[in-house]
Amino acid sequence: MNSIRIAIQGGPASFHDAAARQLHHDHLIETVPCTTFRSLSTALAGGAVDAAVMAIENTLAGSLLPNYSLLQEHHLHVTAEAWLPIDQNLMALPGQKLEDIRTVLSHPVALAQCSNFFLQHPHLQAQEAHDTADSAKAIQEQQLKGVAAIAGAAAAALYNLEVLEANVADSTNNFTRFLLLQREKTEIPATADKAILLFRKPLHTSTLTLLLSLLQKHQVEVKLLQTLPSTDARGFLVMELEAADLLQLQEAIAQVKPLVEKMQVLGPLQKAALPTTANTRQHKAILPTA
Ligand SMILES: O=C(O)C(=O)C[C@]1(C(=O)O)C=C[C@@H](O)C=C1
Repeated sequence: MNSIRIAIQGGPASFHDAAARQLHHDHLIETVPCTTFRSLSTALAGGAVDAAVMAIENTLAGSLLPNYSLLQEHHLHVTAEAWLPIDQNLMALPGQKLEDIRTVLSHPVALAQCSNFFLQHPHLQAQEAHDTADSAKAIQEQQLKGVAAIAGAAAAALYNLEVLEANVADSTNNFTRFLLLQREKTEIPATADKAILLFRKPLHTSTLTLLLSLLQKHQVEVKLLQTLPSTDARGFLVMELEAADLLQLQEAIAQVKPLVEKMQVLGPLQKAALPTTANTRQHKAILPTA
């Protein structure tokens, strides 16, 4: 059986790697590392991979708004989503102590999840890197002393680093939502109950009020409404909608579509539930086979 090639942001043992394995648990997959969300999007749009997995929201760091713009720009389709527990650990070469460490490498979203840890340890200097796991890899490959990485336990195991401090995120309620992306539209699952809408900001706020009231009339919940980063003064809005079922969702979208310009509908897809239990355990990432 041929494996599915999935672009991820980061390398083996990154959280994207674990998310790709969770979203595609019934298939043989090969993850294709990318160093930025843009390169991940162009890899999928250009046909270099079969699918891609992209982080879109973290409970501690918030929405990754520029990623919605990448979906819009590259006309990508969202076919599934998953919430993953995120365990952040401080790791370094064996034998290193916390007081030996000066620099801490990690992905900016991971560093944002650990702001209290940096406040409590002012001698540590955070340094942004393109990935949590590749930060761990760099420490091992270059035998970096005085340098630690913040990454999942899977990265410590893969790169033989010692965890100096586990659970360094601001809360153990740390979860990231990942989207599964495809180049082409796929069949809508009968269980779909969620959609992501992107559309031009209406000229008049009354249009937005009308749109919201129509959604309420159809008992469709607005889970997110945000302005996307833009150089255009008017710009675009992103809206995430959830309904009881597909029919209710599609009827509501059909009603609001004529009210706005340039609407793109991502999905419909089945919403993933946010896990309710706190993330107190060590990360049980599915270790990459490569
Ligand atoms: O660096 C990684 O391991 C990633 O997969 C990136 C990423 C992100 O982009 O949000 C994924 C999940 C975590 O919330 C932190 C970082």
